[in-house]
Amino acid sequence: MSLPAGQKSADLFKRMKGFELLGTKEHPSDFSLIRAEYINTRIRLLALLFSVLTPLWIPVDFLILPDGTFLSMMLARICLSVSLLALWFRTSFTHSLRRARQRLIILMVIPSIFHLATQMILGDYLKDESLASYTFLPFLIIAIHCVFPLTLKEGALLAFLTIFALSVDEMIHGRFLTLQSLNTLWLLGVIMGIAVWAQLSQLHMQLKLFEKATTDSLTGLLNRRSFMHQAETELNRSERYARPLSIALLDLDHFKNVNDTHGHQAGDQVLIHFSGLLKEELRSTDLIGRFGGEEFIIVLPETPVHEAEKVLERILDNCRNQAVRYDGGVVNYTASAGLGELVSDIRSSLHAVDIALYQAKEQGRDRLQRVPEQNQPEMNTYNKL
Ligand SMILES: Nc1nc2c(ncn2[C@@H]2O[C@H](COP(=O)(O)OP(=O)(O)OP(=O)(O)O)[C@@H](O)[C@H]2O)c(=O)[nH]1
Repeated sequence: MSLPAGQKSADLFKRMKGFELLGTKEHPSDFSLIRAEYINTRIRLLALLFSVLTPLWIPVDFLILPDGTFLSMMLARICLSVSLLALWFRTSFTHSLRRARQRLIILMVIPSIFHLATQMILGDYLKDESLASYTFLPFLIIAIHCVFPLTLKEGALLAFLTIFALSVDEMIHGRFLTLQSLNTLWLLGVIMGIAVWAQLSQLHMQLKLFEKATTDSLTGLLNRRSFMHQAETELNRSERYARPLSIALLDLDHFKNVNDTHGHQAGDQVLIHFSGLLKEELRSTDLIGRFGGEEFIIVLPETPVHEAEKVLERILDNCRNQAVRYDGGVVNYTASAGLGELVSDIRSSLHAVDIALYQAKEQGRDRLQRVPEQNQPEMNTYNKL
């Protein structure tokens, strides 16, 4: 389900082309965690709401149902209410999409069983028009599907399971696929279609918001906040498995001159070009972020500094040799970089590569400066080995 950490740049969103609505394969793993939590919150709310509303109908049952039937209905309502309350109680906060999906199925199955029970309890009484409302529950269950942001696959599977559960009663009584049951199925199907549409619209909206919140609109790279969050995750992973992790800060040289000479839009093209170079040269598992105006940051998991150095030299070399064509003109540019190891504290590692970058600029720009051993913040587990 989840993608490699570095593949969460906005580049990803450009590749999507609608497939993100089909299944979760194209979803950034961070997005899936947020969606799981969102779905879970709604399950909790609905479970609590219906566990309270269901027993409130008991006085109405008392007034309109014969004694024996009333008692069975009351028992069914109490069972439904208690089951939903248990679901609410057990549905604690989750970051697992799989768990959220399981809970969603349970949320649909519990009232479907209640519906089956009520149809059996009420039996022939249901022919009485005044009890028509007791047959409406399937429509309510399906309408509830609208509140979840689901992919087409998830929505279709949930729809199938729900309609199947709701049809068990018809099957038991041999009414399945009769004209009357087909009529009901058709209506349920139409409402389900609308529900799936609502689910997809919600998912689409959430993906767009996630994209806007996590990426830089010009270059499509991770924005600073999102980058820091993912770098933290990478750092934890590297510490846990004692793996090397490199970090580099890159800055375009005399970028103000580019803007002043060729115009701001040409400057934008240079930024886009440089982002393209980074994406080309780095692995899909690397993190790339735009840190500020013409400043970029990268984290290279599983890469010791001497390996990262080769990659960065290649990037700076490409920069030097590839001109950007804009509006009939040609813009040449170079970049400088500070490189070091990402160790236990991101801020101090960042500070160290920032100083190295400053030194690269001081020494004439268009070059790479490694963080000297003595300036490197406290070693991580990998280096202690
Ligand atoms: N076109 C464009 N320019 C930007 C953007 N963000 C920041 N800038 C410009 O980047 C320039 C950065 O200038 P400085 O901080 O002086 O740095 P510099 O000219 O690159 O000089 P050195 O870093 O010392 O080599 C400023 O002129 C900003 O206006 C952007 O999104 N698009």
